[in-house]
Amino acid sequence: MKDITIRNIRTFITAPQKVNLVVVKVETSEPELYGIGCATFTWRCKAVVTAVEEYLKPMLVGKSVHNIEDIWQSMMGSSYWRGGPVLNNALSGVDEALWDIKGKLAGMPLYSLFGGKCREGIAVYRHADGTTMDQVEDKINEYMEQGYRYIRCHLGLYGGNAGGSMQTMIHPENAPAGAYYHPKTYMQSVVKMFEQIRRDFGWDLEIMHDVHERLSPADTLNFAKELEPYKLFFLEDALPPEQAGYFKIIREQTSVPLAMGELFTSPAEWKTIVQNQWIDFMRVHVSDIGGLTPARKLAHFCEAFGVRTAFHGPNDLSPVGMAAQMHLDLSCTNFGIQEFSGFCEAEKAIFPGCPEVRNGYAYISDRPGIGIDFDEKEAAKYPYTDMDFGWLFSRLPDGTAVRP
Ligand SMILES: O=C(O)[C@@H](O)[C@H](O)[C@H](O)CO
Ligand SMILES: [Mg+2]
Repeated sequence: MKDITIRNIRTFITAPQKVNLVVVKVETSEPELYGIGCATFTWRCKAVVTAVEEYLKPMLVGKSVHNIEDIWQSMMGSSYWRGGPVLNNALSGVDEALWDIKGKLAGMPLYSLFGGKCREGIAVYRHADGTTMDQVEDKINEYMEQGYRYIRCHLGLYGGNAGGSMQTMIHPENAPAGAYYHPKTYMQSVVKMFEQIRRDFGWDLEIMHDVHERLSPADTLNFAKELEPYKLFFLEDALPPEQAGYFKIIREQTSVPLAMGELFTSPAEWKTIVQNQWIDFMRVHVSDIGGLTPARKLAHFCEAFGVRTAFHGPNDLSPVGMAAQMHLDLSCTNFGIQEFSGFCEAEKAIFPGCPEVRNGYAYISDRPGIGIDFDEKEAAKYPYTDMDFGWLFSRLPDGTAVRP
């Protein structure tokens, strides 16, 4: 096998939807051969760029592109204190680009290298939200008309209080600004929302809801029980990662299917809940755990315990990251569902070969590797943008900060 080495590693920030995306391009000793990967940690994107350019690039230039596992392990070990979303995203950018290169060298789309298709299309779910029930139901209708059958339903923002009972939110004097919510009002409003959705849309529609780590363990348990009659496809991120041990109690007391993990960054966080079968769906953000190399291992680990995948797919994930994980969606037998947030026209121009969705199923390009390209000139039209952190400052009525 001809040795091919890493000639250069470049990073890009582009914000076609006013959300900073980070893309890594690995160029090789073969003039036309390169790979691209997703390193998007939107809220700390400049730190990721520094990690790639100042730390990974100097240690990787000149290394063979062939040994992805060894490169991944070396990158992970090279900081001694390892992991976390900044460093994992830096690894992911390089890792996915190396898989892209491997696919191009093999002349195969990655799903084929990973063992081939388990299904022809990837079922996706969409997010329907609004501040009134009419708005939520209009969105559900719109998605259903487009052929979607899985819809995550939300009244108000995360922890939103819209439409709930009249729990007055009284703050102490001098309470700081923030995204205030009232857990009880929130829970009541969601239960009422699903009651109405089942009445108006029947029982064929698959529905889910994202708690977004906003409830205490005891509240979550009550909430899950109250949602049982509405037959959710899953309840998402019911607890923050730090409280994941409490899934044992939820699992033992309710029948609601549980999805967890968009904030996970390390096997230490998922090992116990998977091997004890406390959850049903694993929904990590693939670049936040370090890319395709660890995601393949995680998916196979989950398979052994009957846990299905539901990888994170928000708009703070680049199309290359979405396409990369869709190769796993196609080739893992324990695929469950894929979150999908749509692509805007600018994204499609920057990333030629974006996955396409028809009738609620996503299809990826059959070209070798990840099958998606990156147009640097188009990307440069949408430079780094300052983003609003406001929605992350969640507070309880008395002003206490809630860490999602
Ligand atoms: O599951 C989701 O899509 C959300 O939890 C988003 O990831 C979050 O709002 C940040 O993008
Ligand atoms: Mg979520």
